[in-house]
Amino acid sequence: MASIRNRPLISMLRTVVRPPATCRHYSTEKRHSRPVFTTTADSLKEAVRVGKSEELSNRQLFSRLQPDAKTLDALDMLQLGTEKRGRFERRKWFPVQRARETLPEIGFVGRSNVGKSTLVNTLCGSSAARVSERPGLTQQINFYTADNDFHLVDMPGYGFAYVKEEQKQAWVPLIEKYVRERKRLKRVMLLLDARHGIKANDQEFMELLDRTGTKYQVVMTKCDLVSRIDLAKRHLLVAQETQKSRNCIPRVLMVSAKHERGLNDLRKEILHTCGLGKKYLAMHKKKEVIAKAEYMEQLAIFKETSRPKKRRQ
Ligand SMILES: Nc1nc2c(ncn2[C@@H]2O[C@H](COP(=O)(O)OP(=O)(O)OP(=O)(O)O)[C@@H](O)[C@H]2O)c(=O)[nH]1
Ligand SMILES: [Mg+2]
Repeated sequence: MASIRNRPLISMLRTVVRPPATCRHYSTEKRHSRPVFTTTADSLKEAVRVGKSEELSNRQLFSRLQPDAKTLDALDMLQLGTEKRGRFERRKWFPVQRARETLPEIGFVGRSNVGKSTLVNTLCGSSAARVSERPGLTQQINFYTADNDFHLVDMPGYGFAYVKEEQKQAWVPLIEKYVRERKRLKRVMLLLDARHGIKANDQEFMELLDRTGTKYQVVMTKCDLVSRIDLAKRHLLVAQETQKSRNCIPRVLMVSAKHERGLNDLRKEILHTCGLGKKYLAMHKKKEVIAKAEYMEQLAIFKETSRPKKRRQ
């Protein structure tokens, strides 16, 4: 069942879980259709407070949204958004090590191509998980042992993918079975593309997580591809759309795996969830203080360089 591949710098556990022969096939019909989530359009109308008679498209409503100053400050601190930011350096957030069978697990799910494998790689400072521009590359449940203390679990995505329909159909029950039955699964990180927010299949998956009583947290990925202001608006909407869910952790995280931004918050959440908060926070406190000082320094440089130049008379 489990095979260990030796790579020059890391050793990695890659366990493949196959769908059971008798598994149910995924149906798009709404099961137990208790409406838990508001739609994006509803949330937008609620947030923008437009009159009932006004007919506006989602895009128009989105442009009218007013993000709060706190989120914008947080984005400045994290240096997220398409605006030019300082240099970024590669860090090893969790070294990937020898595997142990009894470790807690953190699952990464989301639509195909949302950046699950990239995020696992970035957190582990490795290139163990295969990444592609084409949706549908990850087709099995892969376990990566981080720091010898917990597993990061990379899963196939749902939604559009360049694979055969039958093959894609088998992934959802596979993920569903894993989420439903796995005792060591401590939390699911539900990844959303910051450019698109919550789509219909994300909502279906959230309903499944609610039904199975699985705790999950939303992480917005690819935050380097959206402007700071749109990111703050998207964050507001996603937080609003998920607040009615019983099992969703209210804090919506924002990351860029490409530019290694926002990963510290994600790392902290993962460690606390696995009950490793104290041990690691003591170890990484010094690193964090240094990282914060670096951020502040880079932010000051960014503000200095992005100040509008005075026109010559
Ligand atoms: N700009 C940017 N691109 C990213 C980021 N994270 C991932 N990508 C790109 O998104 C594409 C998909 O990444 P994957 O990690 O393979 O996505 P996945 O969710 O694992 O996809 P499947 O395995 O098909 O479900 C790749 O081309 C990545 O380089 C990010 O933070 N910023
Ligand atoms: Mg993948």
